[in-house]
Amino acid sequence: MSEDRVPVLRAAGLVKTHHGEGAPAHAVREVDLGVARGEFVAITGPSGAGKSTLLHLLGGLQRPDAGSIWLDGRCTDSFSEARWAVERRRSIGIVFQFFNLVSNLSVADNVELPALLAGAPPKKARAEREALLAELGLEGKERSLPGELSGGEQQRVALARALVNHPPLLLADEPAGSLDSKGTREVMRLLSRFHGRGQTIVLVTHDARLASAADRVISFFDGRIADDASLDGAPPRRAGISGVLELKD
Ligand SMILES: Nc1ncnc2c1ncn2[C@@H]1O[C@H](COP(=O)(O)OP(=O)(O)OP(=O)(O)O)[C@@H](O)[C@H]1O
Repeated sequence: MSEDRVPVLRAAGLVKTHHGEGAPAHAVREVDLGVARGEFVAITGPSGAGKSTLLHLLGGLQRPDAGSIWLDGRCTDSFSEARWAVERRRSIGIVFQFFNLVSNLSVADNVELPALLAGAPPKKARAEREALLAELGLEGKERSLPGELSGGEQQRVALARALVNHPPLLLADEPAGSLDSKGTREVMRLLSRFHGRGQTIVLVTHDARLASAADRVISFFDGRIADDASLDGAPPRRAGISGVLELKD
């Protein structure tokens, strides 16, 4: 199979049950999923449907009880925690609702850190950081601490950090969930821009309007895929970001 036809991400038979204080929560039940290179997939559904759990499984942040995940055709079944950490540095960028920036590191250091940890020479890490922060409109903020920035700015820093190693896959878990509608539009515009350049994106959101920025929308309900535009023969939907841009402040 040519490299372009190998899915960036494939999951088969994924199962995850959380055991907390109460009854077990069957968050992900027998989920199969393939994401092609360059796709922008939104996973949407009600609170508690299992969306975040699924994304955490796909990024190796949690382990499935059953099922397998392949990254670029490589089976991750035998990956150790350390190996997953390496993958998250090199092949998977992740952005979260609450940014998860290192609060006592400057913006510049937050963005450069994953590049340095992945073995990039400091000069290259710096050049990548400068290019990304410029692209994301954050020049002049390099020396700031995350706490000195607005929510929207912090999420742009988190996006720069996630993309600094040019990962083939970007996972985004409610990246606009703690932002106002201006910040939301900004994040979605940026995701659309990177997708336009070929970035593969899997976005989890409970907001159907945000999901409309993606070209494939998967509805998740009660731990299962209830609907997937690509499964019923519909051509990939390319709704653009019009739905997002219509959001009012
Ligand atoms: N660490 C955990 N321990 C126990 N139960 C959990 C844990 N994480 C999630 N759950 C439960 O698993 C189910 C799925 O949660 P999950 O966060 O994946 O859903 P979600 O669709 O992302 O919801 P939301 O949109 O509210 O973030 C819920 O019933 C939740 O309470």
